[in-house]
Amino acid sequence: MSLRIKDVAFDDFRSYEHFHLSGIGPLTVLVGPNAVGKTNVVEGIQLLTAQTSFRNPTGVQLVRDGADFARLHATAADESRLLELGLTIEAGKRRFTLNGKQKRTADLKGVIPSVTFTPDDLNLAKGSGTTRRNALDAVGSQLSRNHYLIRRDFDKVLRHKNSLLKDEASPLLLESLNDLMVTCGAQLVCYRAALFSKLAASMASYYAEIVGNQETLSARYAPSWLAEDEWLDAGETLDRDEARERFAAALAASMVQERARRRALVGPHADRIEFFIEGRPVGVYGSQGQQRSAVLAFKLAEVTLICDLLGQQPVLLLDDVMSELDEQRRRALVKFVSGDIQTFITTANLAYFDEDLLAAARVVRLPLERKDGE
Ligand SMILES: Nc1ncnc2c1ncn2[C@@H]1O[C@H](COP(=O)(O)OP(=O)(O)OP(=O)(O)O)[C@@H](O)[C@H]1O
Repeated sequence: MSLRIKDVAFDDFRSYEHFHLSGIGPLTVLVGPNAVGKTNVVEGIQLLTAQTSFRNPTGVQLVRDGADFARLHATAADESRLLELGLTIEAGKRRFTLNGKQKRTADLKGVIPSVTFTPDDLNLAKGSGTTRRNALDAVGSQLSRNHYLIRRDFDKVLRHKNSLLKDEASPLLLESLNDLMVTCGAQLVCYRAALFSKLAASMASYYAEIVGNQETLSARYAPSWLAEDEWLDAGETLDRDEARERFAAALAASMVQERARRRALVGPHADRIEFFIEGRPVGVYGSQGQQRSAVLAFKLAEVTLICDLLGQQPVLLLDDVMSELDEQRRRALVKFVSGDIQTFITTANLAYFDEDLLAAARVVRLPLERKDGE
């Protein structure tokens, strides 16, 4: 059985001086008016589980105005284990603990993963490639600490290279940085390709289910060294030596152009990820409904992949998404939520939920009255 969150508590986090919810079950619906702090709860749980927040806040933003530090805490348990997750945010720094012992972010990856779905995620379909690359790496980071570490290292090397290009550094210096870029970049691309092949297959099958097999979705990935119209084949993974060779060759070939444009053009930061419906890119050609279905399929695939690869179910955090989905997509999501995945849903309006779902849920009204939490 997977670890499940039993209890969460925040002190001086965002709008909360104190927040405590105990006796948490499989499905919790947090309902309340705008700006009451629903998203703050989702964000707190995401920080404790995925060690990141979809809002990309600074440490200062996370600490309640006027307070010196914020403390977040969750208890999770299964039949045999009891885990205490902690996070202190002070002077812009985040310090995580597990069972009272300080831990590095990388060491917590995958302990209790989570999948967050917010209205901003609609950008996965219609936004730039950066959004999709980041989403893929976020999944990979929860599945593997190596994926997390290599992405972090690559970002550092990329920042360094861009600053050298800006300062018109010598070709010799750039070449030595390119070697570093190849070492971590090729590994990152290999991780991505392996992960993507699984995610894409699952996403396609969820998409078919959501739209009643009316049309097909294919998700495609291309490392930056491939030409504009080239993609990896479905299910194709990459051999690390070949990736290194091709990446190094592409870097050498683009050196003149990179120096002229004074920024790094080739590398995992320029990989392409695209979703196609009936062969046409959903971001450009898809209707709003098709884009929403594609994003929903991505999220459901993400949950399934985490279950399959980690053997631990993620916590599902749905922030105000019911109002964004029409009846058909809501039904697909509710069907999924009604399974075994521990889920938190926020909403300003319970009318978006059908009675069966509400009957199975614990409905928590915000602001909390003392009896809700204690
Ligand atoms: N560091 C902070 N200190 C104090 N208050 C904060 C801090 N950060 C955010 N807030 C407050 O939290 C509130 C927003 O909370 P949240 O985003 O959780 O609302 P919500 O219930 O999800 O609202 P909506 O339904 O409109 O999305 C705002 O009033 C905001 O000013």
